[in-house]
This record gives sequence, C-alpha cells and structure tokens, in this order.
Amino acid sequence: MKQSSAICIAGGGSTYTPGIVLMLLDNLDRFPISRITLYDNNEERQAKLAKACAIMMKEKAPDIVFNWTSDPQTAFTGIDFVMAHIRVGLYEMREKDEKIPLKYGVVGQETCGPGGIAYGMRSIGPVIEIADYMEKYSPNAWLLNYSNPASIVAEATRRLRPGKHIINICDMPVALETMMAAALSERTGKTYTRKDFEVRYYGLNHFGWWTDIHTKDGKDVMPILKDYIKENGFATNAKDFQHKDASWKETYQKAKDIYALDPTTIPSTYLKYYLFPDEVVAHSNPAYTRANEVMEGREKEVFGIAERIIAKGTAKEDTFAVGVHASFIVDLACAIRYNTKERMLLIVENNGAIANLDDTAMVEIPCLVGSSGAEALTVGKIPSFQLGLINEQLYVEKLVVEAWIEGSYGKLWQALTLSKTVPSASVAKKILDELMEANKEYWPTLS
Ligand SMILES: NC(=O)c1ccc[n+]([C@@H]2O[C@H](COP(=O)([O-])OP(=O)(O)OC[C@H]3O[C@@H](n4cnc5c(N)ncnc54)[C@H](O)[C@@H]3O)[C@@H](O)[C@H]2O)c1
Ligand SMILES: O=P(O)(O)OC[C@H]1O[C@H](O[C@H]2[C@H](O)[C@@H](O)[C@@H](O)O[C@@H]2CO)[C@H](O)[C@@H](O)[C@@H]1O
Ligand SMILES: [Mn+2]
Repeated sequence: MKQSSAICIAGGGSTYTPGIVLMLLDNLDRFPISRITLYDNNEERQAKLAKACAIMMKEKAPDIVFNWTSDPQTAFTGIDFVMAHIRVGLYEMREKDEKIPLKYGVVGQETCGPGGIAYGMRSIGPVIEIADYMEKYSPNAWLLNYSNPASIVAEATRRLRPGKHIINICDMPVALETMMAAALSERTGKTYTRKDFEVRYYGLNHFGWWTDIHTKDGKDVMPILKDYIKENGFATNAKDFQHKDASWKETYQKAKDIYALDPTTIPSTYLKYYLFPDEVVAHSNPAYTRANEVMEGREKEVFGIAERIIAKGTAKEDTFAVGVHASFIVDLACAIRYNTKERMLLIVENNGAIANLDDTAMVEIPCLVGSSGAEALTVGKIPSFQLGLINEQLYVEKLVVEAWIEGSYGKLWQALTLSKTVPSASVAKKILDELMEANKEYWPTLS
C-alpha cells in the first residue's frame, strides 16, 4: 500500500489552485493524499476559493483533511510537499510591470524584459520566506515552485538556499508539447499525447529549444512537427488551443517566425519577446495589456465559479478548468514520492550538462526524477546562436539576483541594460526609475 502525502498549496488564492486540487483528487489511486492545506497571505482572496474547494472536497473525497490558513506554522507543519504559485503584488502589479516599459517603447511582459525583472525583484523574498517556513516546520518536505519569474526565482534559490529540497518548474514546455501532440495527431491521423514523447530540449526558463522529439516507440517525429510549425506555429484544432485567449493564440502562431531563424530546432514561444521586440511593441496596447485580459477573463471566471459553488452548496453543477499546469506538478510530486524516475523538463543547476555554458546557470533541461530529486541528463555543447542568446539572458538574471542580495541600484540598471528587449542604458534607467517607484512597497531599498 502506497504511503499518502500531505500537501500545502502556497498561494491558495491563485487562479490555478482549484485546478491543482481537482487534479490531486483525480489522481488519488497513483498519488494518495491525507491532507491539503491552502496557505496565502491574503486571507480574504484565499477564503473565496477555499470555501468552494471545501465543498468539492467534501463531495469527492470526504476522508481527506482540507483546511486553509494564513498562519505559516499551521500551513507548513507535517507536510510532504509545498506546491507554490504565489504572485507578489497580484495582477495590479503585473499591470504595472507590463505598462511601464511600454510607455518607453519597450516590451511589457510578465516574465520577460523589464517587467519580468521587476516581478523577480518582488518574488525573491517571499519565495525564500516560503522555503524557510518549510525548512522550519517540515524539513524533509519538497518545495515544488511555479512562482514566476521562474528563472530569476531559481537563481535566487540556488544562491540563497543551496542544497535544499527545492525544484523550480514551468508548464510552458508541457503546454507546447500538448500542442505538438495535437499537431502530430492532425498530420498522421493517429492519436498522440505529450506522454508519448521523449524529448531533448535545453535553455533557460521561457527561453529554450527542442532539439529532438521521438515517440516512446522510437519514431523520430521532428520532421513532421517542424513541417507543421513552419506553417502554423503551435496553432492546432485542439480544444486546448481553441479555448486560449486571442493574445496567446497570436503568440503560439508567431512561433513559425521564430522557427524560421533556426530550422534545426523547435523554439519556445517566449523567444518572440527577445527576437521580435519591435513587432511585439507595435502590436501592444499600452492601455490594455495581458494583465487586464486575465483580470477580466480567468480571474473573473475562476472566482465566479467559486461563488456559484458556495451559493449552491454543491460543486456538482460547476467545475473548474484543469490542465497541464496541474498535471505536471502532480506528476512531479508523484515521481519524487515513489521514485518513478520519470523524465521531465525542470529548472536545475547546469553543472556541466550544457558543456559550453556557465556551470552555475539555472537551466531548463530533461531530468530523471526520483526520491532524491532531479538528476539532469547531459545536453553537450550548444550552437553559437543559442549560446549567445542564452549567455546574454543568463547574466541579466544573475545581475537581478545580485542586485536584490546587495541592494544595488547599479546592478539592476546593468541588468535592464543587458536585456535584449531594452535599446539603451538611458532607456533602461528611465524604466528602472519608474519601476522602482511603483515597487517601493516590494523591492529592497536600492542604492
Ligand atoms: N512557472 C509557470 O510556468 C507558471 C504557470 C502559471 C502560473 N505561474 C505563476 O503562478 C503564480 C500564480 O498565478 P495566478 O495568475 O494564479 O496569480 P493569482 O494572483 O491569482 O494568485 C497568486 C496568489 O498568491 C498570493 N500571494 C502573494 N504573495 C504571497 C506571499 N508572500 N505568501 C503567500 N501567498 C502570497 C496572492 O495573495 C494570490 O492569492 C504566478 O507567480 C504566476 O506567474 C507560473
Ligand atoms: O498570461 P497568463 O497569466 O494566462 O499566463 C501566463 C503563464 O503562461 C504560461 O503558462 C501556461 C498557463 O499556465 C496554462 O494554464 C495554459 O493556459 O497555457 C499557458 C501557456 O500556454 C507560462 O508557462 C507561465 O509561466 C505564465 O505565468
Ligand atoms: Mn512558465
């Protein structure tokens, strides 16, 4: 009989929390659980989702303990996994991250460019705080962290809490692999899922490339996928894609232009912000960005479903969306708990895996996952185009973490200046000064 796990979901008020709870409930046969505790520092926001989840839990799994709290000791005691997805400053600050750079003609994005840097400066302290709560109350537990910007957060955890049970993750590669499975199904008439693939991929988070995709029965499907992406990007007829917001559809489609730059690989969609920043800015509306779209879309929808469940006292008529975001983190917890050695793309310290890159880089690469964590697979040397791009972005991320640790204005200015999305040091300074003012409640004091 499998030993069950106790889970703390940090960022209990996240729009992704109900999906993770549902996914946990759908996987009890392979990943039994004894308790789910939601933790958030915003009691009011969390309670709205928690009350709906409690109804769902009572109907689907009455034997599992379910509670929610803003008290760290209650949340982090006696747990096996912390699944973290906090957004420091909520969508209100995301909106500023996106709109301030746009004022200066620069990409305004959640995790890329100046917006991502600002978000990183907000996330580092609170993610480290969560790691420390876990260390204090459940020292053997694992922190599986989705909180963005994952690259900067990963570098911060490497610098500030080395050797701890922390794995930083992203759902973008699995989301794209899901689209590639749909594309392959469309092209071959046979049904594939992402779990049929064995992939080779390397990069930083939101900054990577697939170099090989075989099906598990040994068929090289890169030629079919490349041919598809060359024409359509990652756009498919799959329900997952058709239900995406217009801005995401555009991003998925744009992958065909990124692909054209290096037809030997399949790129991550996020590279568009670095390789086509002028087009991105030209297509952006500085008065209405993705944060607005999410506040009017996903946030309203998730909290609306929760309100309906609470009002009716049952979750039998309304259900939350569950997707790869939830399945990926549950797969990861399962692999650690039961030593499955599942192959997954995770953000880990390079340590020679990419032979011609800084050993201390936090890279996104294939790993085998078991009870001692992630074991990275060797990538080897990467080509000049990718190496040049990665190095530039890598040291942007390292400079952000150094700036946070040292309270250094100069290093943060260098980080913005080095970013491929920013045209000059003077533009970098203007954006930095405005971001610093907007973030004074969240960033350390810089001098
Ligand atoms: N890595 C990935 O691929 C990936 C994918 C999806 C979402 N995310 C990230 O997941 C997070 C949640 O996204 P969302 O859109 O659902 O945001 P959200 O604003 O709906 O939820 C975030 C929650 O975190 C809480 N929070 C903020 N600071 C906290 C702290 N110090 N301690 C405890 N709780 C805190 C907020 O109160 C809020 O309830 C974001 O960081 C987002 O970028 C990452
Ligand atoms: O703009 P948002 O808040 O909708 O999404 C930002 C996140 O986008 C990527 O993730 C996923 C998303 O989480 C998932 O639910 C699905 O809809 O697909 C997206 C990608 O297609 C990204 O990996 C995250 O880091 C971002 O936070
Ligand atoms: Mn991501």
